[in-house]
Amino acid sequence: MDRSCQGLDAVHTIVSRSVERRVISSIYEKKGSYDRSKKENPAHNNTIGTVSWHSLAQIAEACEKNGFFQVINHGVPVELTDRLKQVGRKFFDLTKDEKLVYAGKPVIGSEGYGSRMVLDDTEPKFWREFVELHTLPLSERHYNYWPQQPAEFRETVEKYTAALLDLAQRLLAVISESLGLKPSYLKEALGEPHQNIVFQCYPPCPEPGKTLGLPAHSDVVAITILMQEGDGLEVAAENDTWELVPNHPNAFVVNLADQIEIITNGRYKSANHRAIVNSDRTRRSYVTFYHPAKDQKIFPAPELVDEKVGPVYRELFYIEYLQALAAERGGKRLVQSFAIDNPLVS
Ligand SMILES: O=C(O)CCC(=O)C(=O)O
Ligand SMILES: [Fe+2]
Repeated sequence: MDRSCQGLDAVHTIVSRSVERRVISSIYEKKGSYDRSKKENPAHNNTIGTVSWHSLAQIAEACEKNGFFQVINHGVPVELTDRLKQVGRKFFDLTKDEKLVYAGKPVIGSEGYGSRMVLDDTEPKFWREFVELHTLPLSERHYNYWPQQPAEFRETVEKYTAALLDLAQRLLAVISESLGLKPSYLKEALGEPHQNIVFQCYPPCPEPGKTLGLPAHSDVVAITILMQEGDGLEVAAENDTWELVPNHPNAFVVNLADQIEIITNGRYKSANHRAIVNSDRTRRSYVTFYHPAKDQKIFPAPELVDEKVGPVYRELFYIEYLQALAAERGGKRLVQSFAIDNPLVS
């Protein structure tokens, strides 16, 4: 494979659905992993459009390495992504009092506006303002937290998150295929989609070395799609180092989260990542999370459980995971609390 297309530098080209439809490949019938030696095969059709074998191999490789990759030609119109950035910017530009009208409660799963700026020795470190909104299921849209300024905020967020739901499901289909599973596998395994969006705003910081925009974490959800304005997202790399995720205009950063790590029995990763800050400019990011339903049972796909090694994670209801998140983490990755004590896995 072309080395320049690996890891975080890769902008994997997933062409839009307008591309001419081609014959559906028989890959779905085949169990086991996606056969990388077939990367010269003709492109085939699936729900994200036409994805070449080569792109599927790239996606599999990125997902096995750290679960981060970027997509371009994703089919979400640039007018819509620009409008979302614009309403986000206009909201954060309001006065503190105007923003505090939408303030949420400081608990996990809360919604609304919040801000935390830590420059002293307090942990965890934060240097950010944010607005968090639940968008799916519809019954969890609490419009009292949705900014009414700017006036076009609500309509824009509704359109954007609908487009991102569609993109997330197309990505889930491609990721399923990259595992040799039927395209609907991950979507079905996650059940009724739950979605939220977080507008993150990291103002310039006088002492950027002393804090972080957002401390290191892996996302607890299934899949996260992030649009960033400016560099600042870093992903954990080897030897306790951090690798900057390059900011590509019009690309989405996709990162696999803990529930996909469990369903793939640890084959695809949910990597730790964090946001750093800088002293001279405001950075914003727009993060859309796709969760399973709270009562959804999550378990390793039988097709991906090695007969000899067995399952790496135990079965759980997503609500248990959220409850564990609310409790003490004890320094290890949360997903490890759901690992099976399996002597065959290092
Ligand atoms: O702002 C960023 O680049 C990171 C955001 C993030 O990781 C999150 O919201 O979970
Ligand atoms: Fe995150």
